Amino acid sequence: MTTRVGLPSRGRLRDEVLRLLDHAGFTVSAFRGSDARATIEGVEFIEMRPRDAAAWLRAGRLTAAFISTDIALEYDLADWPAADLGFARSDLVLAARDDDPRREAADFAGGVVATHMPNVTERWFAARDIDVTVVPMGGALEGVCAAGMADAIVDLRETGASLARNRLRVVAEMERCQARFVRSDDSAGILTDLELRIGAALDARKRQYLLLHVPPDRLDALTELFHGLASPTVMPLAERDDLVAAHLVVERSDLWAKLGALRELGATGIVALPTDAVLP
Ligand SMILES: Nc1ncnc2c1ncn2[C@@H]1O[C@H](COP(=O)(O)OP(=O)(O)OP(=O)(O)O)[C@@H](O)[C@H]1O
Ligand SMILES: O=P(O)(O)OC[C@H]1O[C@H](OP(=O)(O)OP(=O)(O)O)[C@H](O)[C@@H]1O
Repeated sequence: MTTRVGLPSRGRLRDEVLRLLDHAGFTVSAFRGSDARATIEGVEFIEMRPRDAAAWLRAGRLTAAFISTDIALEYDLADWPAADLGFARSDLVLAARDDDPRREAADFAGGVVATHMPNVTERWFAARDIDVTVVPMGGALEGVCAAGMADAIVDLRETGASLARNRLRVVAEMERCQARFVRSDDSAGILTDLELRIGAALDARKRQYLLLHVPPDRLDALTELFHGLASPTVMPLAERDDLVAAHLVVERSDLWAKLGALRELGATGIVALPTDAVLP
């Protein structure tokens, strides 16, 4: 089978997935939107809704797809080989009207729950032995509780603004979600290059390349402060024996937290550069 990868044709995942592929050196200008196909470096990318990509992946007609945790769960792909991509983070929640006296999921036994994720919802309630009627929906969920049709909804929450606007309150947090690259079990080795490049690009986002000058007797203190990829590269400075140059790769978040400590150990000439690819 041709190596085919589902790419979001629109929606929340598309822009970030294209940014990631661009970062990983793929020519994203070839992507056109819905139903378009482009073969880049031996991989055929097909642009489609993430849900459709999940369905085709399940049917064995895609090798891999850029989807999300919630969609993977809905299409029973949660156990397939996958990489979390660290963006489009949200929570799948059970929510009800904010004036509803029912506080826990079990209080909704016998009720009606509307959702875009019927399989996940059925499984979640069944695992807790709570009997509810799940109504699958395609359109907006928020109004169905106010209209008195549903007792609760299962939807994604990012900022919580949609829930608040619709006077809904979270009853239970069901799943943490984010964008995810999922591939079929039998595709090991086929997508090595794509996976390697995505991994290196994701890793690079978390790290910085740090250059600084430090007294040679403070090098131990420096390596204690940062546990980089390996020990720092140390180079002499022309006509100076009181300082050496040290180069190391550090966690981006770590760098900002430790700038003060760097100064304290006598580091000067500190320069932090973004990394483009990191392969430990
Ligand atoms: N508000 C949000 N914040 C962060 N991530 C979100 C948010 N809404 C959705 N997502 C994530 O993005 C994924 C894709 O959402 P999107 O609405 O683009 O596709 P969809 O649900 O399949 O919609 P459609 O049915 O319109 O194609 C979701 O599965 C979810 O993981
Ligand atoms: O907690 P918030 O930051 O408000 O985000 C949550 C909302 O985002 C998603 O909808 P989206 O905005 O993609 O559009 P939709 O309502 O048309 O599905 C999701 O279905 C929620 O409604």
